[in-house]
Amino acid sequence: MTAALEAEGLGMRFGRSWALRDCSVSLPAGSVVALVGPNGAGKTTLMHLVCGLLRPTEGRVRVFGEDAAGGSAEALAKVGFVAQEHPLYRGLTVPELLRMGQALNPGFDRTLAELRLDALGIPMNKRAGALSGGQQAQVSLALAVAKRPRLLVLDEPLANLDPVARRDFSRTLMSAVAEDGVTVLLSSHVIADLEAVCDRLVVLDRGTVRLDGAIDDVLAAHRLLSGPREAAAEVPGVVRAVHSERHSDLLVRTGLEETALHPIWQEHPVGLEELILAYLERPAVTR
Ligand SMILES: Nc1ncnc2c1ncn2[C@@H]1O[C@H](COP(=O)(O)OP(=O)(O)OP(=O)(O)O)[C@@H](O)[C@H]1O
Repeated sequence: MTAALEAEGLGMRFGRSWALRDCSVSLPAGSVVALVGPNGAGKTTLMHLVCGLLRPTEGRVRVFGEDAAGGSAEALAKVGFVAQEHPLYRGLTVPELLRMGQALNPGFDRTLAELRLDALGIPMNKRAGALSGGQQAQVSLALAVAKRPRLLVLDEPLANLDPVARRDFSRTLMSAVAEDGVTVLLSSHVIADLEAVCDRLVVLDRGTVRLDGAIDDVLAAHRLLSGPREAAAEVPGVVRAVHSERHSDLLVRTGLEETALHPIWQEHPVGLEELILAYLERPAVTR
């Protein structure tokens, strides 16, 4: 089956620095993918490459089989993008924005957008610049979804939204996923928000992919081990180690059969936030 998004050896260099290097990921159609990483990790760069806003320095990226480089019409038609800070033409009212969306995108479903925005109580007569941050985010999402894209790329759409607006935005997103079967690539720094809606994870750090997979599989493949420090060096697959004088807490990448080799270690399942932080932290920590 064609992947929704396929990057092969993808790299982007600005001047002498690589914002993204050797990035290879394949995202199945229908997945909702969390793109996570610290500031400057390369998330926006990857998203801009996917949307054709940047041309890669090396490698390639395809959206449902179409080369996204340089924003080919075929690839662009398949992608909906909500940029960071969800920019809108501030002087236009919501109906004017919808008319513009319809004029620019063949197949734009204006009725769908109107119904969604009406259900959310968005004031249609106001100019976009006079709407609250949460309302602007909803309008941006409605415009992107009404294009009926096969891949929706959302760059930190929940930033600066209050908890109710975040929940409403996530609900609108999930109904688009359920009704339209759209594939979503979503970045955020708030893991709890991502955990509620995503089934797949890509962790980027300093321009490289640290972790990529279905969230359930990734969690099942990791364990927290707690035990004596003198035995810590023998444990394979350690992602993060926290040592005190006699004791070590280890986060390990391992199968169940391997952890059974270490009966002296107490095993606990790992949560998503802890797992991601472990991959983003530098190696062993001593307290
Ligand atoms: N147009 C550009 N010119 C030069 N350097 C850039 C440009 N865009 C991004 N970079 C650099 O590329 C790196 C990755 O930036 P990017 O915006 O992709 O990170 P990010 O993961 O989205 O960060 P954040 O979480 O802060 O939004 C950073 O070092 C950034 O300074």
